[in-house]
Amino acid sequence: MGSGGGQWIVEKRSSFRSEPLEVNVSETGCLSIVVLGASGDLAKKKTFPALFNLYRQGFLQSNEVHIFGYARTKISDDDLRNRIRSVFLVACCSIMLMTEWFYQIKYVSGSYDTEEGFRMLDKEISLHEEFRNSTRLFYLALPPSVYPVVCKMIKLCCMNKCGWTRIVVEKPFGKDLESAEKLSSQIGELFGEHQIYRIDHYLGKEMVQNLV
Ligand SMILES: NC(=O)C1=CN([C@@H]2O[C@H](COP(=O)(O)OP(=O)(O)OC[C@H]3O[C@@H](n4cnc5c(N)ncnc54)[C@H](OP(=O)(O)O)[C@@H]3O)[C@@H](O)[C@H]2O)C=CC1
Ligand SMILES: O=C1O[C@H](COP(=O)(O)O)[C@@H](O)[C@H](O)[C@H]1O
Repeated sequence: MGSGGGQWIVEKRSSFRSEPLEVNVSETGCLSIVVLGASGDLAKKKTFPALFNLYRQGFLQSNEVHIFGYARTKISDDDLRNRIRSVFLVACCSIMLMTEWFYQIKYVSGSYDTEEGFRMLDKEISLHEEFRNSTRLFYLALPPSVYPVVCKMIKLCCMNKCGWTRIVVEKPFGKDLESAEKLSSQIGELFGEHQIYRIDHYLGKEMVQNLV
């Protein structure tokens, strides 16, 4: 989007693949949310607490949603839960609700650039999926330098066989226009635009705080 003579012009980037939107996309059934880079700061301080808040408000039912963490650090499910527990305790959540939710989180350790870990992840996700009506959301809480290889591994090893697959990336989306365009085209070779969500949780923060 660019401005010209005071008017907004909407342009389609050359790197955006034009693909028909999925038809008959099921929004019911089982959703697997995978947080890649689960050992890191963004996952601990923002992503997991945001998912918990959705759970607390009834948007993520425990029988329909499964949450997975993935990163290279070799830790157990409980280690991951303990890492993020401190943030939750500060936020004064109900201990019972928190404990219940923590048990929904599973952790898989593996590298970002080889198939082995992603095959294990796929197997772990499949164990919790119903055969029909399952959907998969991959949230990349990772530096942008690894987005392309991670997207490649997801495409190779972790695509959903019977429902949609979506990719969420946080800012920074590259470091300038050129690197952002390059990232877009690398990810765009693997996924359609309708499968990619770019998030900047910080962009509107001050404005929203002023409103509430
Ligand atoms: N922290 C925040 O509040 C926010 C962060 N961001 C952005 O999100 C991204 C992640 O941030 P954050 O979680 O703070 O960063 P971290 O450094 O904590 O990275 C997250 C995880 O990614 C893996 N990792 C780190 N560096 C590399 C690397 N060079 N190559 C491969 N894997 C790596 C590590 O996991 P392991 O080694 O276990 O695989 C790490 O635990 C960054 O781009 C950051 O700028 C955006 C908004 C807010
Ligand atoms: O995106 C960002 O988020 C972190 C965390 O922000 P918070 O105010 O919501 O805790 C911030 O430290 C960083 O500067 C910003 O780029």
